[in-house]
Amino acid sequence: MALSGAHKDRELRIHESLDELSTDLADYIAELSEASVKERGVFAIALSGGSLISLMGKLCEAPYNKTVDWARWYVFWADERVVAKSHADSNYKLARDGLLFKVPIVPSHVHSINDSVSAEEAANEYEFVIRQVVKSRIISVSDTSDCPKFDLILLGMGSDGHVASLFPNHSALEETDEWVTFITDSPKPPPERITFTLPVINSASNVVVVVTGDSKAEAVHLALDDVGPDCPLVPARMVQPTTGKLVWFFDKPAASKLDGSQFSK
Ligand SMILES: O=C1O[C@H](COP(=O)(O)O)[C@@H](O)[C@H](O)[C@H]1O
Repeated sequence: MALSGAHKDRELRIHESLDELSTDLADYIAELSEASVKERGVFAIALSGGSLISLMGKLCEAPYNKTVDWARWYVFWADERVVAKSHADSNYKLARDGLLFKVPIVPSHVHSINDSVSAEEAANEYEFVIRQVVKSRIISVSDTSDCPKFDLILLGMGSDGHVASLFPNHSALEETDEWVTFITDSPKPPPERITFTLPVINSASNVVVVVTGDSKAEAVHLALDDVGPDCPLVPARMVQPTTGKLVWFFDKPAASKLDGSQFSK
């Protein structure tokens, strides 16, 4: 790893290459899975879409494909595009083709949205599904709110600073009553999406944000550095787990505009 630093309840890991990042990410997810299975017997993980899935690809290779206890994984999505599961824009399809089909995850443990209803219905149904899984204790409950406490929520970040499908200046950022909400006006296509709300993201035991590429460097700076109140508030800055651990994984271009004073070699 090129640089790492812990600052303000978060850890930042900056990697020399995408290959190094992918290995570190696979190691970290495997460690969290092992710890959670040891403690609770299960691992409740929420995925995102985008570049994250290919960066998780090493989990499908040795040693992880054999050492991870895949049968104990319960898989959810932090956000999903309201399109058919066979559509190229589907986050489910991306994860299915890039990860879930390549490892022995139990199909009934994979909880994707209903793709044949409206965005609003899909969000309501998905929240209902999560509530049932919480009742069965496969997902824990937060100690500080009524929210589900996922063992791990994995997020990417767009160059506008969006995480999951929480976009800058969107009213969905203020949603505190629902666990899952919907939008029909996403600035990034496709327009109809469902997304975990901030209280759910911030109730997780672990949140990982994975960001690569220089097009995201400015948003990384706005999300993490001590910028003034006149700077735009990017959604990624609002990812602040209440008691859970937050780790950011970067390649060097994505971290190139970060204030370097918080790192050590
Ligand atoms: O639209 C989305 O974008 C973000 C970021 O994607 P990336 O390809 O720039 O990494 C992703 O995390 C989110 O799940 C997805 O729906």
